[in-house]
Amino acid sequence: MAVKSDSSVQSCDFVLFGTLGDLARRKLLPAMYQLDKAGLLHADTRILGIARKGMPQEEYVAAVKEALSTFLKEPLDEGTWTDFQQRLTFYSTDFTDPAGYAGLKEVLNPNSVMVNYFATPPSIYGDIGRCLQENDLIQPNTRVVLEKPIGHDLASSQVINDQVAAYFEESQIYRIDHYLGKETVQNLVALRFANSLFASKWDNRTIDHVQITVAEEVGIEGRWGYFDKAGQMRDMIQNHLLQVLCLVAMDPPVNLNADSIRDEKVKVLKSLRPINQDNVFENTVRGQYTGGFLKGNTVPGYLDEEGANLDSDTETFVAMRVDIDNWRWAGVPFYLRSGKRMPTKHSEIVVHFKNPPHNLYRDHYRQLPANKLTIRLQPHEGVEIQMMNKVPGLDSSTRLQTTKLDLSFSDTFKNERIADAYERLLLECMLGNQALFVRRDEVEQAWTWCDSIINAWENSNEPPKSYPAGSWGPVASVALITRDNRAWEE
Ligand SMILES: NC(=O)C1=CN([C@@H]2O[C@H](COP(=O)(O)OP(=O)(O)OC[C@H]3O[C@@H](n4cnc5c(N)ncnc54)[C@H](OP(=O)(O)O)[C@@H]3O)[C@@H](O)[C@H]2O)C=CC1
Ligand SMILES: O=C1O[C@H](COP(=O)(O)O)[C@@H](O)[C@H](O)[C@H]1O
Repeated sequence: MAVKSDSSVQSCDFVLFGTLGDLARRKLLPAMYQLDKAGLLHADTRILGIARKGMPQEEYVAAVKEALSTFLKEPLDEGTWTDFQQRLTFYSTDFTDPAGYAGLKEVLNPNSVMVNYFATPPSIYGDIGRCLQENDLIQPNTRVVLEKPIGHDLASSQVINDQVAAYFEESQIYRIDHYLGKETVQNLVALRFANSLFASKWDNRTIDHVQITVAEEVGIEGRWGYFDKAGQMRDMIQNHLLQVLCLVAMDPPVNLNADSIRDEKVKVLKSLRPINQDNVFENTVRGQYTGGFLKGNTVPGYLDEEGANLDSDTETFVAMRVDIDNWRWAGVPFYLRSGKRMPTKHSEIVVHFKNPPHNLYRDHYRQLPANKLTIRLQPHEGVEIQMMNKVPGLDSSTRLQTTKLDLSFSDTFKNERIADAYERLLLECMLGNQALFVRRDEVEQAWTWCDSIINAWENSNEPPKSYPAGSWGPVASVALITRDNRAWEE
């Protein structure tokens, strides 16, 4: 296996708090393994797995191997594993006990960048920071990665951010939104700013409206305790969908540096038209799934999921019309939709362009179908443009047909593997690049906007509308867009 010792790949002590937890096993350890397999870890990079439960080193190594065998989408490569296991060190302590960190310093390499990944409940982020500081483990090149959700609302996110800021500078803090690590989400920036075709046609003069759909086939996967307190608004819209919306709507950044991009995203978030109790039902629909059919199988309703409360009003679906009050987007609605137990896993952005100013074909077509740019985020990653073409033939010069330019990533980049989002994000963090991580003011601005909607829902006492599992959401979500003489992409 080739290990790059290129100066851009720094040696790193990757300290994984919560190494036996679900996120670490499912995503983080497989991502580190893939980076190793691709030769993207420095020869001296090590993984220090920390957990409350004590166990001998061999048992930990076996547990990591079991996690990789379970969660990698391909068979474990024995050569990579032989090298990867050499990087593993296990350390046990209660994360809130400073005395427990005493032996950690001896294990760390003073020449390596220290990346602390907090794969733990956010309630102990501050405790971990304090324990690291009391043990003199925070240096200028120490970094910390925080998982979402950062809080439950603006006030609680400020508490968490303040607790972490007591020990780390903003330049040391990497807040994860795994959508920013997806290949297709990054490609959005390239598509917009590396192609003059789109760069010059990206505003209210050319675009009619934008749809962003993130449909999930899964339900809540045994996570009732977490999900019922969150709901789809906090779980998906506050972070992933608003981040995607920002990348679609932002002005060109001065350059690709982290703060240049983040400055532009914050401007979009500040321009979102507030939704409150005066306009919440005009602009949003919340739903909750009942029992239904998915891919030929019956699936339970939300209230029949394992651990459920009978009377929960938590939403598992949200559709909304979002207006961006700025020069570029005045009059261009963004329709957002995200739900669990939809018919299929399917995430895409569809940009609907305006019709040409004058219809030369009006004798044959009362209205020409508009051009559409579809960016498929997952699965079947790719980009598609719908346009009108003349049907070849001598019989008529006015017979037109809707056609598609379809660029499928898997067909076009046949030999390239599409990396998991966490691989990209862990690599960027080790390289010290914050561009794909969320700055504090972004998180707080997103909460400010979402809190107003959540409060309006709570004050109305109106329950979410039901939809059968395996459908595209409540009927009211269709009404939300047809009222504007538009329709959801199906
Ligand atoms: N799982 C996922 O797919 C995702 C998770 N997240 C976020 O990532 C974080 C971790 O989630 P997840 O892995 O699912 O949670 P888990 O509960 O599976 O893992 C958390 C780990 O932290 C350990 N831990 C908690 N408190 C302490 C302590 N005081 N001392 C030592 N160890 C402690 C737990 O150990 P013990 O078992 O001994 O209590 C457990 O192993 C959460 O913030 C979650 O919201 C975000 C997106 C997706
Ligand atoms: O953060 C989360 O994301 C997943 C969806 O992620 P994807 O990469 O599979 O699209 C969602 O299921 C989960 O509830 C949420 O916490």
